Amino acid sequence: MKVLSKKFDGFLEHVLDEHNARRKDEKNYVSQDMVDVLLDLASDPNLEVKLERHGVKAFTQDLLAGGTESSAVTVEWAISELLKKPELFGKATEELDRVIGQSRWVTEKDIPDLPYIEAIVKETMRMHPVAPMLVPRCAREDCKVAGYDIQKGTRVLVNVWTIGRDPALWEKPEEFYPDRFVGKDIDVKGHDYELLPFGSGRRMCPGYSLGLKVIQSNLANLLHGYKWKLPNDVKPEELDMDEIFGLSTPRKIPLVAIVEPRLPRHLYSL
Ligand code: HEM
Repeated sequence: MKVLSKKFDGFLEHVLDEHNARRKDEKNYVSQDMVDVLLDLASDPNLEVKLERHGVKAFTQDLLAGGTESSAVTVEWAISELLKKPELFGKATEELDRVIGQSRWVTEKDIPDLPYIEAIVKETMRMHPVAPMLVPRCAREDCKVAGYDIQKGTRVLVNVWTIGRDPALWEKPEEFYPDRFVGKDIDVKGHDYELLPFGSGRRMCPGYSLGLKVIQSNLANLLHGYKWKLPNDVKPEELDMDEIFGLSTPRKIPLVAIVEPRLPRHLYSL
């Protein structure tokens, strides 16, 4: 852990030095990214809560750690679930061909016109929340929840994994069935308590909007641009769906799949 922390710190020091050099050297400097914005704040003497260099590094590390693995893991689960139910690829590509056509890639602006892709993402987050028990809470006062007495100071975990598979809330909860969300208002923004992949309340994920866009547009492009299948000898029902619990909840065995392009060749060249 210490070795890793040192390595990461070396990288962050380099990122900050690089950004500071540009701030100093460029005549008409304008901030271009999040590190620039944080360094601008750190150099503001009037800030009520002073931001120091180590704070800028911590923020940057948080954004990298929180914003990369979570999205990648969700996309990998979505493709895994689809490979187990290959008939759903057809529904997704029908929508993509109708809305986007075959002559271009999907952009962020297209997402509101792709309700089936959105439904696949919600269904994936219902069954595979990245943080299955969110971040631990602490009861600030004695209270009663569902008839249980919770003492002030108790550490409380909200098990969103179990809520997402509760038969009292979901019909056939073990089935991956994106259509359950089509035409429904239920969202992942922390108001519908049966679906809380980003948590809820004041400590809800601050990156949820970015995270959602990254997942939706990456998944949409992976489905639009490629035909997916399992390697020859693996049947959909044999695909292992074990997960491992850690900082996030990825597949225990990384997914292996075969892809073939489904758009005109020139779209794949840089
Ligand atoms: C698929 C994408 C993501 C998922 C599923 C996800 C999920 C979560 C969850 C469940 C929490 C805990 C919320 C709670 O306990 O109520 C959290 C916290 C957090 N997330 Fe995300 N996240 C995602 C993307 C991102 C992105 C893109 C960023 C930043 C760029 C980010 C940064 C953070 C940070 C900094 C926290 C801690 C907030 C705090 O403790 O106050 N996350 N995230």
